[in-house]
Amino acid sequence: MEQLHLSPISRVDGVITLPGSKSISNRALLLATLASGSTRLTNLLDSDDIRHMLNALTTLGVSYDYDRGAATIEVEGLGGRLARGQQAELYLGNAGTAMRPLAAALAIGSGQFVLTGEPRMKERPIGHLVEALAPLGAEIRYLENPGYPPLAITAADLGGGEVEIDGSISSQFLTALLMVAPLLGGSLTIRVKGELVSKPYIDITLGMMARFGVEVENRDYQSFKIASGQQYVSPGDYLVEGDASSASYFLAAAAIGGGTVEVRGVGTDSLQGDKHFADVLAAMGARVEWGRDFIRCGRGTLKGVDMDMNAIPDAAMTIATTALFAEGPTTIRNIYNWRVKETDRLTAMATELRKVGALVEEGEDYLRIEPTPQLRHAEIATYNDHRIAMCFALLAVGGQPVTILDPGCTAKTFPDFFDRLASISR
Ligand SMILES: O=C(O)C1=C[C@@H](OP(=O)(O)O)[C@@H](O)[C@H](O)C1
Ligand SMILES: C=C(OP(=O)(O)O)C(=O)O
Repeated sequence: MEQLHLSPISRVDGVITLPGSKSISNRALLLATLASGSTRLTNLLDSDDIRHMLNALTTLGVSYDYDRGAATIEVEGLGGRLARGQQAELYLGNAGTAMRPLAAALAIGSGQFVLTGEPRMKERPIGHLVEALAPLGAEIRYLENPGYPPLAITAADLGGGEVEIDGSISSQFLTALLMVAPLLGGSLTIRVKGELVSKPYIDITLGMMARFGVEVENRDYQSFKIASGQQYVSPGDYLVEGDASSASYFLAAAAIGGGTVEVRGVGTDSLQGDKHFADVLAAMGARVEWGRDFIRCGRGTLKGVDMDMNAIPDAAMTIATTALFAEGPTTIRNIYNWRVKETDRLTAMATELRKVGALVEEGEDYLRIEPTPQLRHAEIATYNDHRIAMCFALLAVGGQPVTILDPGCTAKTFPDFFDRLASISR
């Protein structure tokens, strides 16, 4: 297995222009496909998760003109439902943002489809989405284990109505349902059961649907109504914001390592909830400055925090390694769904943090990290989880050499992460 040895980095300084947001790139590709007119997306992320969405769209006959070098794509909108009367098998890797929305988009169209992915995708639940689509008349079968991909979808144009969806495991199910709602035969009311997790991702969905011309009535995230007669219309040009989750590694590097780092592409104007990662760093003692389109961070004397991080599940992993350089313990709460992401992130993070010497308590839905003055070198297993590879790189910034196993796993969302980190390392 490949490994990357990171020597201590004495200081970070500089500017990072962020790659496009994964969440926004995959939503934008689907919305541009469903809209009338063609859409030019700029700053599209180039990573595995986006490639899986693009491959699926190609298989489904969607036309686009992709200039990979320029991170720009022009998508020919269908002006309505995807894939009428086709048969196709789609391989979606481990991209939740492709699997969940495409399952919904295909279930409400017409044709026969198989949706599958890598082994971990087959362990990531999708039952709540399937259960929500069933009352509308969607026929979806589980090909291996009940509640999990691969799925066989036999689609027959669906009408609207009222559905319930369980929001307690992943917000992506609700996102999927919201995005396809305007394509149903009638209006749709969605009631959310259970506590809705990862809520800010729903704001990304609603904000982007609005940009493509569809309004959703949001009753306090407990129910949503999408009136019939609305259609997605291309906004013409759409600039994909920088990825706020990817920004977290560089902002934390500055907080830990000294110097000043500015990330460009996210700021106060951002749609992404993960921009609030910078507020957590500020609460820990880092110096943070905001602009509409940038966040700048500098070192502070860091202290541990005890916070509910349900709203920033991805960036919260960066807090877990930042906590190693703070004074006092840090507790990251309400993160049960870390267990159903790229790996069981609660167990994986606890295991790897212990390897470097931290005292860690792994709860059912929380992690408590007690830093140690005596960090030690470790080979960090990454479990095919890009975020574990990226957040453990922060050890080097804190002066502790570290070896990252399978560093190539960052390709899911950030293929050149380690080069970008090197570019600000002094
Ligand atoms: O909608 C999205 O773009 C995402 C939602 C979150 O997932 P959950 O809603 O499953 O927590 C997040 O972790 C994921 O990386 C992207
Ligand atoms: C949870 C993640 O990915 P996915 O979109 O596959 O859910 C992630 O990127 O951290």
